[in-house]
Amino acid sequence: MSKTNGRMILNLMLHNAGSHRGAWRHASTKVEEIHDIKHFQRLAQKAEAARIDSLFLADGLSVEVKAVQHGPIFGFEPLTLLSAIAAVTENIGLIATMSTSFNEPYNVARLFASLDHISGGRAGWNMVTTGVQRTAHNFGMEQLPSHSHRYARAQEFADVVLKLWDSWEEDALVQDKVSGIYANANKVHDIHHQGTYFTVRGALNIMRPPQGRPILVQAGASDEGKNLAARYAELIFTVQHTIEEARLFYQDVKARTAKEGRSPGSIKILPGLHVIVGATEAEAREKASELSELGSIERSVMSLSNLLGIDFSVYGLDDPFPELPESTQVNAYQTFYQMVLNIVQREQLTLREFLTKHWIGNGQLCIAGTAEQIADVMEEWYTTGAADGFSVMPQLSFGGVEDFLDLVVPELQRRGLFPESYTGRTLRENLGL
Ligand SMILES: Cc1cc2nc3c(=O)[nH]c(=O)nc-3n(C[C@H](O)[C@H](O)[C@H](O)COP(=O)(O)O)c2cc1C
Repeated sequence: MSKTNGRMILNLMLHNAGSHRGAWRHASTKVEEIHDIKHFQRLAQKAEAARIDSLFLADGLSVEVKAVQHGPIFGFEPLTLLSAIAAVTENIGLIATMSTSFNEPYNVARLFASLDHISGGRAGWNMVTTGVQRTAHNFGMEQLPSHSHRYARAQEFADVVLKLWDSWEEDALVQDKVSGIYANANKVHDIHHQGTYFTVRGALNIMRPPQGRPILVQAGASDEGKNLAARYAELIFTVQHTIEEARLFYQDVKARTAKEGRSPGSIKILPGLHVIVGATEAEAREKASELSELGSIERSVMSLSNLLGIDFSVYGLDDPFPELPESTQVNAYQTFYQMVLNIVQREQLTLREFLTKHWIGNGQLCIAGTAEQIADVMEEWYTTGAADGFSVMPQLSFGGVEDFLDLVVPELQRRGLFPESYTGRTLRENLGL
């Protein structure tokens, strides 16, 4: 192992039925249970038994009505769901996505401070800027604010949230029945923030979170996204299609982090990894091909259109992939846009070929194989400067999560890449941050 900073981080994405869009139709999926809190609690407990670092919930604040026929959408609000999971777990980290474009920092600081208290110091906030135009219509806006506006707001948003968490000093809570002093008013401070986007007087209305600051997570790899990460993030959920691209991204973000005056080790980079595990390679391939029969190509076109901000339904599925402009002109997800651009510049594909070959996991790394084969890829990415760990997305929740936990995690442990027990009390301690 060439890494000296210890061990890999494993962040498990929770999905209703699985990360594959056809997973809800698979024979193993108990579709009547995918919105049952017990389903999520069971997965969380299994993940904790396998010593996974954290659970992660993505989120969206709008729904495309014509997409609902093709499968489950985001369901429960992430902090609500993670609070219910916190009640039945003790060690595993709990990371929720919450948008900086459609919330207020005071609410967000309070929500994550609450989850941190409820879970005994296990909360993390994935601060996303949101790139879907439709979302603006749910918040009284005609247009999604521009990419640069959203990122400028996100910077100030994060700044205010941090100030609010810090507004209670560590020893502000006294709770002395004899003197009658509950909290020391000299140690709780109004923040008097006055900026471009926010004016916030307050101290926070809840005492300092157990972690001090819940873990900050970022997803979005445009120039502005990387700068936001370099300044604030401790984990990055990123989408990388090849090891070469992942290494470049890794070096770039670590260098930007150092430029911000932070240690490069203080930011951990976790590429998304979609997995299907089989006892044999043939079995894994068989499952992958079953799933690909169950996915809907119309749904894939919708997801590509949403993430790139371009309507692909007007193009023929068997025509060559349409010409794309430069990614910096895109107001949607520049990360996904750039990745698609890289793929279609490398390979001559029709839209249908692109969608079936590369869009299963929205262009993220996908592996169907045995535990050893999957661990080989993870080890290579981890030991050669492409990743500090992974955001793992089993393509099937029913059975598929267990396969990863029961087969791949022990293989990583055998190789000394992943620890066997939690050593810290909080997520921050367990991550070594
Ligand atoms: C891997 C990944 C996961 C993301 N997850 C979410 C999410 O769950 N919810 C959301 O609103 N935005 C999500 N985003 C969007 C980003 O926060 C950001 O708004 C978007 O990618 C545009 O920024 P970019 O141009 O830097 O990519 C995600 C982005 C990436 C790359």
